[in-house]
Amino acid sequence: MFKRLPGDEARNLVTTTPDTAVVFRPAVVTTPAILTILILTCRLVMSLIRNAWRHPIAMTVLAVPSVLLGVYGWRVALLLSAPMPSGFIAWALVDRASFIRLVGRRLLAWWRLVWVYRRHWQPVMIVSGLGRHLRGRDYLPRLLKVTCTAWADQVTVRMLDGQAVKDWADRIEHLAHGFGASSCRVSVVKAGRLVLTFPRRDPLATPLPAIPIPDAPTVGPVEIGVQEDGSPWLLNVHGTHELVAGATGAGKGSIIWSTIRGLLPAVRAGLVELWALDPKLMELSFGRALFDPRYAATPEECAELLEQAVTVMQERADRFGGNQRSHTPTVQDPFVLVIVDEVAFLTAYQADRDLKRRISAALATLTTQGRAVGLGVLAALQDPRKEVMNIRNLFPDKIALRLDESEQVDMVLGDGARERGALADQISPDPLLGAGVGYVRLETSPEPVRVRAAYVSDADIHAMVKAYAPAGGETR
Ligand SMILES: Nc1ncnc2c1ncn2[C@@H]1O[C@H](COP(=O)(O)OP(=O)(O)OP(=O)(O)O)[C@@H](O)[C@H]1O
Repeated sequence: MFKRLPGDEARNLVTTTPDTAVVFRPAVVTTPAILTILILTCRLVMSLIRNAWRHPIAMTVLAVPSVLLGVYGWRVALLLSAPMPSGFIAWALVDRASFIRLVGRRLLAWWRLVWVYRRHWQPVMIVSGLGRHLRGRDYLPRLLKVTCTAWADQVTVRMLDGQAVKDWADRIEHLAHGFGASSCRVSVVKAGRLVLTFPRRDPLATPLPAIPIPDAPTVGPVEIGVQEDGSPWLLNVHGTHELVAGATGAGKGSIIWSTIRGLLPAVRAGLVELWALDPKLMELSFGRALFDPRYAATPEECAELLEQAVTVMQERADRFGGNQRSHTPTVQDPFVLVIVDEVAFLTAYQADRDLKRRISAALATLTTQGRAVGLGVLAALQDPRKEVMNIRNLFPDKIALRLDESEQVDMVLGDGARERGALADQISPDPLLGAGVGYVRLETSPEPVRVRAAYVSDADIHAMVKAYAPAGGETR
């Protein structure tokens, strides 16, 4: 496309006469007017055919009144066309949801296409470096279509030949600011084709109350909150391990407590056991009675409890070996969820070397061998650096809440997560707006999903303890 033509060699010529430029005058070929008119007419007809093919309903709505006006005059056109807008108004009043889905969002998408994306496409592409301006011509990625969901615009784009997804992922800030959005996420549809997601509003801006405790015992997936698209955020706990990373006040507690809440009926049914390690003596101690007698706070107690979990794991592995390859929770062999709040207290910040070694070894054993025999670990930590948490890669599922630094995002969610839009370092520190908001990367997709956990208040925990603690225990 950008091949150098022989005529370009003229650029390399220099004049030997001082102060005199070498000037070449291109030959001007005058196009006959009839040819220009023919070309323009062909283009008009082609665009009418293309629009009729792409938007048959919109074109019919426009064409019918025009034809009526031309053939029968304005009175008949008005009389016959009036039922249409009245029908739309009646539809909007009677069934607003279907009207918005089928008509409203399409109109909005068309408006956003024309007013926002097409209007700014050329400058944004050139300035961001995604398009090229070469010898008076623009080579731009193609804007294929815009669709609107309840909260975001999804813009389908065909990349220029030779571009990579990374070229776009590196420029999400240019794109977001260029099109007046707060952020931009890039996902691949197929070779050469991308979808850019630009939020119009933040559907996670208001805190969610605690999710009701399920009626029936379930070992998961547990409903923790909502995803950005409004669907429930379900977290797998059985058959995996989860690491929740977030700065202080990011809302790690809401994920821990929402998980516990969702598992309580299964705990009562004997299908799940919750083992709690609470070295900070803050978060889990509030509902301590729910875990009795498997609650540990001091580092010694924590090491012992973890080693007990390893013993259960090894006993099950011996029993299951050769008979079954996966675990189904039963009353005899319940699913054991080991919950660790601020795991770094037990590993990186632990002064006693022997305890540190015992705890690290037990955690590594559980996370490498526990899931097949029904033991899972849910660990929370503030600082995801490797020096602090050297076994973070042993957790298959990771959740990044608000983080202090942009480099920490990929440490938690894996390489390239931030480039693809997991801006966990830009989550608001205001608890009302940002606590419990985070990004998860599901095992099945490389695209980070933005989520918000429901807030389990002290009163909710108090009620949970009252209703579900073995001895109807009291909170501290
Ligand atoms: N999901 C949520 N929705 C709204 N607000 C929340 C949510 N989770 C927590 N908060 C608010 O943010 C505050 C801090 O939350 P939390 O203690 O869970 O954070 P944390 O990440 O555990 O912090 P730390 O590591 O310091 O213990 C809470 O007191 C609460 O007011």
